[in-house]
Amino acid sequence: MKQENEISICWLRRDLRLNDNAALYHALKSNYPILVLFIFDENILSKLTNKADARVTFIHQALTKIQDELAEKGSSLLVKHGKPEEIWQTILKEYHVKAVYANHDYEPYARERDMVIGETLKSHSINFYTFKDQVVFEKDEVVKTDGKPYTVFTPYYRVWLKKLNDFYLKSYHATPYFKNLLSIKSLPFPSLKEIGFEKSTRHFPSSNFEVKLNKYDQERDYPAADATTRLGIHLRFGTVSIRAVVKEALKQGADKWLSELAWREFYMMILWHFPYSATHSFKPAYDNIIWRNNESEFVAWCKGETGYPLVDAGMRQLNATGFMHNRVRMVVASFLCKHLLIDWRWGEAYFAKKLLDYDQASNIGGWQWACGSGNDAAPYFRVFNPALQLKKFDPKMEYVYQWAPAYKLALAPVPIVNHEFARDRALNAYKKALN
Ligand SMILES: Cc1cc2nc3c(=O)[nH]c(=O)nc-3n(C[C@H](O)[C@H](O)[C@H](O)COP(=O)(O)OP(=O)(O)OC[C@H]3O[C@@H](n4cnc5c(N)ncnc54)[C@H](O)[C@@H]3O)c2cc1C
Repeated sequence: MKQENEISICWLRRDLRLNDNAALYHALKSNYPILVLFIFDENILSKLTNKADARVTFIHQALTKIQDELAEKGSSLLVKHGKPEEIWQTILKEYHVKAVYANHDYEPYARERDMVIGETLKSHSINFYTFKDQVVFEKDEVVKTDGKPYTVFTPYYRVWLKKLNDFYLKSYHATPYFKNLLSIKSLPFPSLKEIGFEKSTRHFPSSNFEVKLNKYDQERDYPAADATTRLGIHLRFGTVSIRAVVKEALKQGADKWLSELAWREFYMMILWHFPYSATHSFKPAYDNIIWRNNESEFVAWCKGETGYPLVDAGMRQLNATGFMHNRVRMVVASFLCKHLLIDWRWGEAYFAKKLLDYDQASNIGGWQWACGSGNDAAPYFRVFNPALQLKKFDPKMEYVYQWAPAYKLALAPVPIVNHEFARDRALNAYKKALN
């Protein structure tokens, strides 16, 4: 029999919104009052060295908004800080929990975490219901006819597109069910300071992506044009719904942009099926490359002091804003792996520290693509020429002058390495490893 104080919990993670949220929708339609939970995960936070990390501020702001929305509905967000295993033990003592609802999270750490929490809940006879929410098609939904995962994007995308229909894009309309939220006074909401962080002064891009779509196809490759949507951080933390975003892309006929959203799902699918690729080259032979790993050259790359204008502008944009244009990401990544022969994992880790839109699957996918070690990567002998890339994609040096003004004043650093020399050196090192 249902008792007075029995509740179910909807645990938010990378889905920081009340609207069109699969887990929350299903929770609200169940039999028990719903308490919405977020845990500031110490296992993740303790690895962030910058105490003013902008992503923590972004999450805190998104949660503040959710708290306000819940308060308007007579409920509250439960915000905890600690290691999820320990937090759940406390919650299970504090509340009479009947079921837990959450959305799938595909990264290796998240899979492990959910397995452990699932076991804990099971040992208390509590059901753990999980749902697809952050992608349109997840790990096993777009696969080859023999059930194996695609490792090449083009055939994957063909099937992804063919499968796309209203059923998969239907939004989870929770409004009629908000009355099933647990009626409760506002619970304590920790400040950033209380969880060991400071407020970042970074500017966060707006989630109004719609206006950017009509010129995306023509202008997306020009870093000075500011023609991409900057939706990455919102997709990362789920402050927008992927279903709503895809519907808008279809409505505007933004085909190229739609394919970029599919790349995101492709990389998530790859990381799910090939979790070793988080730390090892997808193509194992690439782990035979003897990297030079010169530390002072790595520092010069990080600071944007390589003497290559596009590389330096990109790194400076990243350091100043937490964003770097996609075309420039490809150029700086290729430069690090090939021109400097520095292990892609060093660059991947640096991006992970700095990018507002950092996403493990896309970042690893992007880095392994540039290095050549990835599943559907640039061939190893394709070595981007940073000078030609500059000529083609920033011909008036507008992007370079914005982020690396020294080039305008002819104060540019001397190139760290000669392009032709570096190209030959890279090709030799790659050939040696792959033969
Ligand atoms: C070395 C390297 C590292 C990268 N690291 C990340 C990362 O950590 N997180 C991340 O989201 N993207 C990453 N990307 C992909 C891409 O550069 C960014 O998604 C894009 O620049 C973000 O800008 P935007 O939000 O304006 O994207 P838009 O061009 O407006 O695209 C919309 C959304 O589609 C997705 N998307 C676009 N391009 C790609 C792509 N090539 N691969 C996967 N998803 C894509 C993103 O979610 C993006 O926000 C990386 C690419 C490279 C080459």
